[in-house]
Amino acid sequence: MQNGSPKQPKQRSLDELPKAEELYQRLKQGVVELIAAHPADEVHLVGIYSGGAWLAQRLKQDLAIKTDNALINTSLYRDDFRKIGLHTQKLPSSVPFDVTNKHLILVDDILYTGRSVRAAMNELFDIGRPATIALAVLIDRGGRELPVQPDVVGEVFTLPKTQRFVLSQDEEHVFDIALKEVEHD
Ligand SMILES: O=c1cc[nH]c(=O)[nH]1
Repeated sequence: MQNGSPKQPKQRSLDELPKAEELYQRLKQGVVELIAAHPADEVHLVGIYSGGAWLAQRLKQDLAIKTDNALINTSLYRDDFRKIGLHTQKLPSSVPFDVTNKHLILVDDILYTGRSVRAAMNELFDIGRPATIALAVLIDRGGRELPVQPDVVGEVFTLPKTQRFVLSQDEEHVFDIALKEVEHD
């Protein structure tokens, strides 16, 4: 049990930012180990739209993964979707295989409150019963509101509520991370 309200991490500056491609290499190494724990044809990557789906797509290509990826758009499954709105969410979920008895690796760019991960797992369990689900994220930024922890993480880099990471990808699928100042509730 913690006493009092948790202290907010200090404001971060642009020159402290981790390099997205270095984090991606660490994420990739961790995902290789997760995949090796199961028969390759029973493992699927599940990218959380949008940053997680980009990462999952690049992992599939770089690791020559033969099984299909799934894409989960968590907007309708999030408990706070009325607050965050639907405007940033475009593609519908797509799960082109039977998830039952499969080993799923959920991939996301930024792990924050844990609500997107919970929403993604709810959606997956609505359509079947996976054998296992692991979680691989590029950055864990702290600020958890649910008991969710990653199995693989590129880096733990805490941010205050007034800042967000924004992942982008260029035409060559190379990742970059920017910082955005936000108002928090
Ligand atoms: O910092 C954050 C937190 C959640 N999602 C993001 O894309 N960035």
